[in-house]
Amino acid sequence: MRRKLAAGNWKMNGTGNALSELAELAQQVSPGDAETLICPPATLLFPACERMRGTPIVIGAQDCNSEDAGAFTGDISAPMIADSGASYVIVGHSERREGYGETDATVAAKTRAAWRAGLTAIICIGESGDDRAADKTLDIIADQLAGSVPDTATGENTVIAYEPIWAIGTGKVPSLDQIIEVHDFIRNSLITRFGAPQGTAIRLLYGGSVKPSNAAEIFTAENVDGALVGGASLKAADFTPIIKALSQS
Ligand SMILES: O=C(CO)COP(=O)(O)O
Repeated sequence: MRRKLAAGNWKMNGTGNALSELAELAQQVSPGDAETLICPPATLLFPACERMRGTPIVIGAQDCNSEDAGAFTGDISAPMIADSGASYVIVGHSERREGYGETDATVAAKTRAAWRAGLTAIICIGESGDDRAADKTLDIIADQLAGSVPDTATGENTVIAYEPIWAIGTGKVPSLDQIIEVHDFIRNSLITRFGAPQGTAIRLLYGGSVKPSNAAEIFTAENVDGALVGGASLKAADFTPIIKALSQS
C-alpha cells in the first residue's frame, strides 16, 4: 500500500510570518490523515522544521545543488537541507527546467545528491502545452523518466510528480481521463524498468491547479497517490480540504 502524500510547494512565497500559517495547518491535520509535506523557501527550512517538530507535518526543500558543497554562490546543498531537519526535496520542477536550463541529466544528478543526504527526491516531469497539442505527451514523459530518474530509484527514496506545464498556475486542469492515461503510463513504465515491487511502490503525484473544488475527482484515479500543490498550499484554509479529500480517497 502506498501512503498518500499531500505536498505543498510554496515556491518563492513566504517570510517569517508564514510560519503562523504552518502552525494553523498543523492544527488541522491529524496523524491518520495523508502524509502532509510543506516545501517552504530555503530561508524558512530551519524554523519550519523547528515549528513542525512533534506535528504530523514534514518539511522539504524546493531544489538542491548536485554537489554536496563548494563554490556555488546562492545555492543550497542536499546535506544542508537534511541538516535543517527536512526530509524531502523537489527536483526538476518545470520552473527550474525552463527558467534555469536544467536538463534531465541535471535533475538525475540532483536526485542522486538528495539520496546521498538521505532525502526523498520528488522528481517533477510534465509536457508543455505545445507538446500536448502535438500529441507528444507520452513521448516526453518517457524521455523525462528515462533521463531524470536514476537506476536505483525505490519507493523510499523517490516520488514522481506529473505536472503538465500548461496546468501550473493557470486554473486549467487536464481531464480525469488525461490524468489517468499519464499516471497509468508512468506506473507501467516504472514497473517495466524497476520490476513490480519498486515500480509499484514509487508514489505518483499530480500537480497543476489542484484546488479544493477539483481535488476529490483527481484523487479517484488509481495511480494518483497525492498532489503537488502550489497556490492552494499557501493558506491552511485552502490546503486542508485538499488533504482531507486525499485522506478520504
Ligand atoms: O507547480 C505547482 C506545484 O509544484 C503547481 O502550482 P499550482 O498549484 O499553483 O498550479
